[in-house]
Amino acid sequence: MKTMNDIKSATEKSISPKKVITAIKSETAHFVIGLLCVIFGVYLLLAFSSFFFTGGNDQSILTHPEGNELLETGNKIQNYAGARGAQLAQYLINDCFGIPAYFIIVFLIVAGMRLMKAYQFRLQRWFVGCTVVMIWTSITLGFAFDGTFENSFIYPGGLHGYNVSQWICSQIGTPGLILALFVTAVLFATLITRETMPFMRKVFHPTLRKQSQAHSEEVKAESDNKNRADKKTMAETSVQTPNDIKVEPQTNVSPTEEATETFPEIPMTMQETKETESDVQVTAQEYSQQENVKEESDEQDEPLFEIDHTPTDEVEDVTHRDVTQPYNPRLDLEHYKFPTLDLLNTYNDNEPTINMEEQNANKDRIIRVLRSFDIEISSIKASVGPTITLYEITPAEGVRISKIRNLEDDIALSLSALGIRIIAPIPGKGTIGIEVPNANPRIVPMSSVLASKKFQETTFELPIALGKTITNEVFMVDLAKAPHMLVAGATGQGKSVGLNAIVTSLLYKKHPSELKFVIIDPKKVEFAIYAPIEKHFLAKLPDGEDAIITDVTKVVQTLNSLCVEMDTRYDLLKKAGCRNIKEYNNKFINRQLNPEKGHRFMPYIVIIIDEFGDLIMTAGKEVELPICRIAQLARAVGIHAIIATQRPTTNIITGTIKANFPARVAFRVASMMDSRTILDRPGAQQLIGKGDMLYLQGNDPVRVQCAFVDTPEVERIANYISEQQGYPTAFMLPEYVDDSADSGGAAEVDMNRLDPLFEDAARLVIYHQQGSTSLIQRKFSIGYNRAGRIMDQLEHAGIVGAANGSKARDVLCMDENDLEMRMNSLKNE
Ligand SMILES: Nc1ncnc2c1ncn2[C@@H]1O[C@H](COP(=O)(O)OP(=O)(O)OP(=O)(O)O)[C@@H](O)[C@H]1O
Repeated sequence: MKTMNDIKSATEKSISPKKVITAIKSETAHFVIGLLCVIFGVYLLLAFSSFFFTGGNDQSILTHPEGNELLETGNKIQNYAGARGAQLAQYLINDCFGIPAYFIIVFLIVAGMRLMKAYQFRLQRWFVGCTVVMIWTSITLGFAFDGTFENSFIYPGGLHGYNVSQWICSQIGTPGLILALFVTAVLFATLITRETMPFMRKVFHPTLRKQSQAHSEEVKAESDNKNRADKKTMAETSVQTPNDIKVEPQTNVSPTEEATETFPEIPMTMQETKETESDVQVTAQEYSQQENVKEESDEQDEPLFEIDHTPTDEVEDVTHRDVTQPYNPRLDLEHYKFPTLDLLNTYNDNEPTINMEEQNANKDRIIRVLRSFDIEISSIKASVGPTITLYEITPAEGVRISKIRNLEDDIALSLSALGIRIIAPIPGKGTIGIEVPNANPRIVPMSSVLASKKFQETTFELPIALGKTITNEVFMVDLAKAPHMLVAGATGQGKSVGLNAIVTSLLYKKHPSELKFVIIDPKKVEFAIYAPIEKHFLAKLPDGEDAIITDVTKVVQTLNSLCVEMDTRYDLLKKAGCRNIKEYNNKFINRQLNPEKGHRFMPYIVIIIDEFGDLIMTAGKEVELPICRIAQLARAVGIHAIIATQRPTTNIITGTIKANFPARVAFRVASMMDSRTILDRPGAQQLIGKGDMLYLQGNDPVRVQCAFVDTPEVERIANYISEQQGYPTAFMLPEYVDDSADSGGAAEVDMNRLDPLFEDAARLVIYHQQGSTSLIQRKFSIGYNRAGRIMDQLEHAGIVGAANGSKARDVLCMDENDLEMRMNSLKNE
């Protein structure tokens, strides 16, 4: 007979054995230390409590022991915790903090529980909280009981409390001390709970208190009524519930004009939201209890509690946290430090230096060539970029731009330098641009773009600093808006450096909780440098060995799995009534979405596919179809694709791909045809290589010198990140099972090949009395398809009822005995 622990362990199956062994090593140590803390805490509790009864007797022995009396077996110490316990109690209570020394015990037990992973307390908060309260109470008691100090064997505030209160009194007098104690108490309460401010307002303004009470009752009554009515459907209407409740108080509140004027509404609303949220939780519990009411067993609550609250790894369970505070996605890795700029190379010749000789020579040549075509110019202006100079020419009156446009190729030929590009006219201006490569091109270091104010202060969701424009401005794009990017260029022209610049920009701006990369690298070498950041920034298939995907079959599986993830995200967005990931995450952060109902904070996912051409050649449609699906739909759910190829041919960059990848980056290509394939226009064949690129989004391409980031720099960044605490595993993509290779459909359920998780899933739905596929999916970290198949098998076995639209299925099995009987009959069939 399996137990609840089996169900717990099932959720952890996705962790590989090697990792489990390493995890257990440190986990065991934590557990033992935690246990010792708890035991020591209990021992102190015994010693302290006994001290109140036996302290008087023990005190004289402790202060004047006869020789080694305390070490002897026959000492007269009466404390239940023996001589050492009596000493500890005497020291911590009387010599230190008085009765508030009990907070030491509280902290020991809390720390022990946290180390044992029994509860996910936030230790720092508890430490500060216990220390502050202990010191404050000690001083208060020391002050309040200073009269009884001489006459009792217990010093309620301890020597600390007595001495400190006496000293403060001597400095600022008794009223000063009372005020100081009051102020510190209010300050502390304000810091730890938001309710202090509205509470204090109510203290100062009694009218508001009455209104607020009446209002709370009203809201509670409303909420109770609603919950009673919704009880049956609650499991599937999670998203509506918090929303509905959040709106209701506003429509029901009818504060007097005076109150509305005197107090801002925000604190009121916050308080109301919190009340209703806790109502939701109570009702959810009530719901499962009432479903189990036939069993009339209180014990049934325990397994329910155990399943829900078992953290599968070091990552804290969001449901455990203080729901009055906004959810902080960064909390799991709250000490994560973003890579620093000193990890990047700096180059001395950063500042542009203008070679006047070169500029004048170029100017003369341009004027001469144009004259030879009978084109007079009225002015010429040069903008010197890192690798290219743009000469902006204003034609003399009467010269038609169309004439110049027609002569474009001839002029380029006459200037005959490599990399000349003529822009006639410059969009939005009546001028002509001629781009001429500099004799001494300068590198644009990655450090210079990342250190720029523009990048540092950007508000882009997924900022990518690609390099610098011809006018030396940092060129940035928001991948979230792009939303998918095609990078192409002949071999050796800077594509890999460009992709590294993209990844580096994102690593400098995003926390591991906010972004995951799926890296597909058929060449197997280019992206291996990112392997160390697997547990921070990479996503992979549950059974994937390496997070950097190099094998074509795995590529197909991964892309399909991303489609499943995309569909799941769409479902969640729909349930939450949100249009895009940003709105959804904001709602989740503000705790308007219930994690118990499958909602979760969604990191952005950036898919990077290098050598896309090779993939299409080997896997064709199998790769193209999911890519196009993702490219068509995934923008709203925060999944963005960047595909790179050195073969910009039409059989690789097909019409569908082009239609769905609006942002295009072209490095130098071999022919005008290639340029047309990527950008729908010529130009990329005239680039000079080494990171010289055209970026197209919309109408006109922008010439950019790509920022240069070298492999050792990327290695340093990856190491810097990997040395910090990460998640236990890479971000797990949903499992993808090829439906075409599978029977599928409830009618064809094969009960002879029950899913290995069948029994555990049965137990899960029975405990929750809720036949929900997403519950199974979530608890066992499996894909939606597999969870759906398990649900079909459960239906076939008569454990759950038939599908019920969007609502959870009815659970037909009442308890474990019932399930056991059904399992036996299944085995005998
Ligand atoms: N932005 C840049 N600034 C300066 N030099 C660059 C830049 N990008 C690339 N280079 C130079 O060009 C070389 C080739 O670049 P990279 O490896 O990115 O080419 P690639 O197009 O990815 O080639 P392949 O397709 O063979 O991988 C680099 O080693 C570097 O010397």
